[in-house]
Amino acid sequence: MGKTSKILIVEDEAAIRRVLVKILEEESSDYVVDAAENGEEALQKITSEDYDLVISDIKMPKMDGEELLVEAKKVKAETVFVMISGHGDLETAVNTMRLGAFDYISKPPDLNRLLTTVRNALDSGKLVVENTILKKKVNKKYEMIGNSDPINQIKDIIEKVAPTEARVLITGPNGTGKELVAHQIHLQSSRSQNMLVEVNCAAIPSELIESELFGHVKGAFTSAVKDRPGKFEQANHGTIFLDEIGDMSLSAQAKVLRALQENVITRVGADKDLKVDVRVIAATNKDLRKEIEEGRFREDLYHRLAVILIKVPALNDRRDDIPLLTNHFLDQIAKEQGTAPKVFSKEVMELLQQYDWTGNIRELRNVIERLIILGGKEVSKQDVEMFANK
Ligand SMILES: Nc1ncnc2c1ncn2[C@@H]1O[C@H](COP(=O)(O)OP(=O)(O)OP(=O)(O)O)[C@@H](O)[C@H]1O
Repeated sequence: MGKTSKILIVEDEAAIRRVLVKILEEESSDYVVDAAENGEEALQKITSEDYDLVISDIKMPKMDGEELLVEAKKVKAETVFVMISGHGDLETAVNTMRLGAFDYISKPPDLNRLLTTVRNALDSGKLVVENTILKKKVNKKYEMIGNSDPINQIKDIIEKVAPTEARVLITGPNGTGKELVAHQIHLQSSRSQNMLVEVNCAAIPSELIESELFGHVKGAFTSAVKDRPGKFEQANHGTIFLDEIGDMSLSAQAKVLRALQENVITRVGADKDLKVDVRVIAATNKDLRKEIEEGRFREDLYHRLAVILIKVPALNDRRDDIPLLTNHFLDQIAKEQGTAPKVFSKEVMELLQQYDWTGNIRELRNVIERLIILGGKEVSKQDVEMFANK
């Protein structure tokens, strides 16, 4: 036996209602079927219980099926609806699909069609739920902990800039959370349904970066044995995150500049341009102004990238966040190790807050991990002094 599915039938005609309930109950012992006589009653049921599927007539007294759909989506957006349309309301049925119904069937319902639609609708619902869970997990991974003024300012800018198409340049020392900022901008944008493609520009040899970013065609160079799309193409309709952009070669910079100016790219070795719709977010720990002065970074590219500039401060400049981050990492590490989270004493917390961090949050996490693994049962001041100094 599989997992049970809760189905609600909404139908004002008692005979049809009874038949539908009976058909579904007989079809599978996994179907738990409930019924309502009109939209109002159904809405109450949907509000107080979770249904995997609602099968609703369109024409009904009090609240009709279309209104029920709209109201139910307000309380439980993930509820899957299949509409039943009678003579003369086919147009409404089509419209309900625009309002979020999964499908509709005509009256009198054909048995096979009804059962197939129910199965498909239930499957689609499972996918939606799985996606929501996955999304929540991803969102949690990129959650930005902190309540200090500088972090709140950054969260504020992210909220404002994310829904726009503006390019963003994120600067700050290593391990301060630049990657998190980039993910948050993507997740809070209308592109979040599509990919965020990350490229670490420092990790790719300069002779390969062009092919990595823009792809290549077969035969473009010795190892190009077949056509391959680049990161810009993969990110189409989504976001590309160019990390460590300060380390990109001047020749690659020129190509990126063209992609930004004209929204077109060319695969290495191809004679055709490709149109791409990609939002660019870049990050660097370098002082790009200085790089420009020294001729290592193109000023025109800088201005194209830094429409919005987000400076992420070092940990030492937002010490108020250290206790929050510490507790966050204590929980995270405990989850990874499958143990109960350790609690640090007030004294240890204060020591961690005063410690001279390089600015790197990764370093804070490592120190906490060391303290959990190597520190005594009760982590002491001596433990901190010993394990914080690598
Ligand atoms: N505000 C924060 N809340 C929770 N975790 C954070 C925060 N900032 C950074 N981290 C964690 O610290 C680590 C380093 O962050 P991240 O990779 O975003 O930094 P970065 O500035 O992009 O680093 P690099 O310059 O080395 O690429 C990651 O594991 C990240 O999850």
